Amino acid sequence: MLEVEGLVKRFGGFTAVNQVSFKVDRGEILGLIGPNGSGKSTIFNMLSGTFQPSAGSIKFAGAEISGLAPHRIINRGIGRTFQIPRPFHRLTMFENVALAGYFGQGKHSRVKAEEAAERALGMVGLPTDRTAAVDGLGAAGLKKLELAKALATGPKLLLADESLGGLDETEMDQAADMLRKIRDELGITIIWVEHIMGVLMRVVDRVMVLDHGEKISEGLPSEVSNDPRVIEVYLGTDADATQAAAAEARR
Ligand SMILES: Nc1ncnc2c1ncn2[C@@H]1O[C@H](COP(=O)(O)OP(=O)(O)OP(=O)(O)O)[C@@H](O)[C@H]1O
Repeated sequence: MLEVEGLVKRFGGFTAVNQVSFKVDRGEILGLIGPNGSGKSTIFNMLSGTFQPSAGSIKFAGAEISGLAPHRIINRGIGRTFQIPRPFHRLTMFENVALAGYFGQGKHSRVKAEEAAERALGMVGLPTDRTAAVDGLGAAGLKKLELAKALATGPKLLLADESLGGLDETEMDQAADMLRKIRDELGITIIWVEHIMGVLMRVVDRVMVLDHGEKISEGLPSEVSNDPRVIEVYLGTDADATQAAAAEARR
């Protein structure tokens, strides 16, 4: 579904992403992990059209999309969430999601956008009535709203920049289960950036690890969490708990 080849992003003389290649199969959940500043968001920004790659190719459903504008990429079926939700507070929840559907689906049909909003809000477990306000939503609710906005754009591939920090353990588990449900019930392929390894390893099919803009490891959760280089640059003292989560997921 997605084929990335030799992706590079330079900011002036600094190379944030260096010759990264990877593939994502239809229906897969790929975890994208690595230390702060390793290039995860920069890759998301290139996949979603926010940044133009300095070099490399991004093929989605067989077509080159590298360098296309963000709205064209959304219309082709790549949706994304942002780490920090920024909804329009003067609009209701329903209006926020319908607006995303209206522009994201590219058909500009109010009826279709409203239908998409209702489905997306229902999917993430938020009220589907048209009057519920955004204010009053806690951290977990705002993340659900962010997800509903992305779903309303009708993605085939979802780039989930989740950052579950700030949620309690039950909320984290629910958010992770939600991604799996989105894949299982809607058939949406997912790339998930997340720092909380115990939750991520339980849900993803495969993991790719970045360090200083380069891919240093890729494989099953059980393989990656036992990779000495990944333990050295990223997992550190979390290695044991991460390996346990990966082993549990395997069972
Ligand atoms: N617009 C920009 N201009 C200059 N440098 C940038 C820009 N965006 C990102 N960078 C740099 O590129 C590197 C990769 O950043 P990026 O945000 O992709 O890392 P990340 O892995 O997503 O980190 P985090 O886990 O903290 O979100 C960092 O050194 C960052 O400072």
